[in-house]
Order: sequence, then structure tokens, then C-alpha cells
Amino acid sequence: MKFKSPPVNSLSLEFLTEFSIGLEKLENNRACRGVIITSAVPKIFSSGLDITEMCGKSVEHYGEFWRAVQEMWLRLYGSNMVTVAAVNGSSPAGGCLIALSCDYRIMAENPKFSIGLNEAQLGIVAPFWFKDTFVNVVGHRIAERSLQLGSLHPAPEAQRLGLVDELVPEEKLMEKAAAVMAQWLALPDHARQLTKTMMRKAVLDRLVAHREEDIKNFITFVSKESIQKSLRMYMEMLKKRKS
Ligand SMILES: CCCCCCCCCCCC/C=C/CC(=O)SCCNC(=O)CCNC(=O)[C@H](O)C(C)(C)COP(=O)(O)OP(=O)(O)OC[C@H]1O[C@@H](n2cnc3c(N)ncnc32)[C@H](O)[C@@H]1OP(=O)(O)O
Repeated sequence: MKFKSPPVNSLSLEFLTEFSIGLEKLENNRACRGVIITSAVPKIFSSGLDITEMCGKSVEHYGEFWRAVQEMWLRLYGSNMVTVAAVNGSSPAGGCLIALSCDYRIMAENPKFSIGLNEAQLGIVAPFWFKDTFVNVVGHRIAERSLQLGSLHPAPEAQRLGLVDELVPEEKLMEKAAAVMAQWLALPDHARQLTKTMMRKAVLDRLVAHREEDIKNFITFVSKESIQKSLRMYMEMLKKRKS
């Protein structure tokens, strides 16, 4: 799957819905045993959740949007397929969540590309299931420091921390992803799938059990004037940085 929503592959409601439908189709296709996720937009894997979806919209819209974010994660993190992220650009916040939800992460070895859960820098809080996914990849201490500081880690640091599994030159990224996929697909599906379920089930179940409460929390949180102000200021900062 190649993300192609210029300029920055931000995860809008429409993008998330299409992504989830795409994953569902592949999941239901018995001929498909694995998926490599990458980007067709130069230098950007995904800029994370589309901030405009969280600014100045109705309570109903926030609810619909958050349900779509949850749905995407439940499908990807809970997928029976082998999932490999070929991270060919920067990948903040929700973009990082997508990579973290895969079975294996390969990143282009460009120190200008960064990845991490930077929510704290926007004045918002990564939800518990973002945090759980992160902890399951890098461990508690690294996740705690990185989340509190809202760190975006340049590719070499991301590899040192275990946030990505390996770095390769950009031109070799897809070749390497295909080789990793072949290695993972060499195992019998049922054994690999049951093992994956065993490792991820508790974290998935926790969101399933608290899904409606999580949506309510999101709506309450994002509707606060202080949070709206932080998001608006962040968007302005992005625009100013450009000019
Ligand atoms: C007890 C506690 C209770 C807690 C309850 C919790 C409940 C919920 C909490 C809420 C959690 C919400 C979770 C959010 C996760 C996210 O994903 S938030 C999004 C974070 N994303 C970012 O910070 C990335 C921001 N973007 C960038 O850093 C850069 O754009 C880039 C590095 C990706 C690319 O840089 P460059 O190539 O230089 O492009 P730009 O000129 O910066 O951008 C082009 C264009 O796109 C717009 N844009 C960029 N990112 C986004 C985005 N994420 N959403 C919307 N729009 C974006 C940018 O403004 C530019 O627009 P214009 O061309 O100027 O119009």
C-alpha cells in the first residue's frame, strides 16, 4: 500500500476510511498474506492525524473522526497479515503510530527524516493505546521519556532506540522490505498469527473494551478552548516556518 495524499499524507477522515477499507479488503483476500506500507509522497511517510479535523469542528465530527482513527489502528495492529512499514520519510505522531503498528519497520537512512510520538509538543496527550503500542516496541523507559518530551527522533537515533528495526539507503528500501516480507512469510501462517495475537491481544482488547469512553474523552479533550488554542497555534507555527 502506498500513501498518496499530498502534500504530507495527513490522516484525514477520508484518508483513514480509505485506508481501513483497503486493509479490510486485503485481510479478506486469502491470496494476500502480507502488506508493505510506504509513501508515494517524497520525504514524508505521513504527517500524522490531520490537525484540521480536530480544529473548529462539531462534536459529532470529532466523534466520527476519532472512531475512524480507532478503526484504522484496530485493523492494522490486529491484522493477521505480515505488516512491514517501509518508512521513506518523516513520520510524526499518527504516522509513527502506523509504523509502530506494523510487525517490522525499515527506515530510509536519512538523518533529516524523523519519527516519534510528538503529541506533547502540540499540547495534546497521546491516548493510552498509542502509548501501549509504543511501549510494546521500545519498552517502558524509552517510551516514557520520548512521550513526555514529545520527541521526534532522527532516523539513526530511532534505530538506536529500537523504534525502527533497521536503516537502509533510500533506494534499497523496497528491496529490503520485500526480503523481510519473504523471511516472515516463510513461516506457517497459523503459528505466526497465533503468536502475534498472543503478543498483541491485551492491548487490542483494552481499546475494544473502552472504545466509547475513549471517544468521549477525545471529544471532551479536543473541545476544550485551551486545546483548540494550542492546535491553532501549532498550525500557525507550521505555516510561519514555511514562509
Ligand atoms: C487524562 C488524560 C486524558 C487524555 C485524553 C486523551 C484524548 C485524546 C487526545 C488527543 C490525541 C490526538 C492525537 C494526535 C496525533 C497526531 O497525529 S497530531 C498530528 C501531529 N503531526 C505533526 O506534528 C506534524 C506536523 N507537520 C510537520 O511537522 C511538517 O509538516 C512535516 C515535517 C510533516 C512536513 O514538512 P514540510 O515538507 O516542510 O511541509 P509543510 O510546509 O510543513 O506542510 C505542508 C502543508 O501541510 C500542512 N500540514 C502539515 N502537517 C499537517 C497535519 N498533521 N495536519 C494538517 N495539515 C498539516 C501544513 O500546515 C502545510 O499547509 P499549507 O501548505 O501551509 O496550507
